[in-house]
Amino acid sequence: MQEYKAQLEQQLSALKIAADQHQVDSLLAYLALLVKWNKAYNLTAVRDPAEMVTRHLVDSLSILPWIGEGRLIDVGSGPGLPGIPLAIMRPELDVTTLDSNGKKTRFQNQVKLELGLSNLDVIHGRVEQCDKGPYEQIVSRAFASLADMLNWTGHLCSDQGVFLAMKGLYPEAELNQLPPGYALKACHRLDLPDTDGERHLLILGRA
Ligand SMILES: C[S@@+](CC[C@H](N)C(=O)[O-])C[C@H]1O[C@@H](n2cnc3c(N)ncnc32)[C@H](O)[C@@H]1O
Repeated sequence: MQEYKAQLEQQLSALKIAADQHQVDSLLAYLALLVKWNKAYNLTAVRDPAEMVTRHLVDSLSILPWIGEGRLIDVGSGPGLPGIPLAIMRPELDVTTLDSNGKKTRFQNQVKLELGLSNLDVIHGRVEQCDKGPYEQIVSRAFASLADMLNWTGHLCSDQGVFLAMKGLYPEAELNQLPPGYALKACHRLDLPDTDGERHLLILGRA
């Protein structure tokens, strides 16, 4: 995957994200496993490795500036997005990824093993039934409506914890249907290199 190294470094640098050599190598090793396993297990509809760099690795890391210190869980993580790239870039942070699809969590466990990600915990199960936590940061990408996300994950969130939802277009209608007791704290437009279409990060918490 060395042929994608320059693209990855360029796009991270455009986002002002500093990655050391070990982190770049780990991101490329994750990309190689994703490409390999995707052929047999259909983990993502994105098949082209160059597109995976932009739409999966760099997109996942575009929220890095808003990731804090407390325990983090990525719900509906699929093949580990954004949780695995975040765990690679923040080795001191406890990162949990959770998905109900067994072949996706098996893939994630293989990545954990091959990359030696000791800060990553992979859970196979439905988020509504998860009794781990509390977590200070609950992250999701392409997972559910904001209302469903809050209803399904509220029990996992510490009192001062935040929900970070990665969305495409600004989800005005979803924001009008938040469950009682929750409020939007901040919204950031994510400016990704080499992509069209809008990306937003919504940060929600208890009102
Ligand atoms: C569209 S995929 C997104 C995967 C990944 N976050 C990404 O951005 O590529 C949604 C994922 O959520 C998982 N999922 C859906 N409902 C779930 C639930 N209630 N509990 C846990 N995982 C769930 C699915 O198995 C699927 O892998």
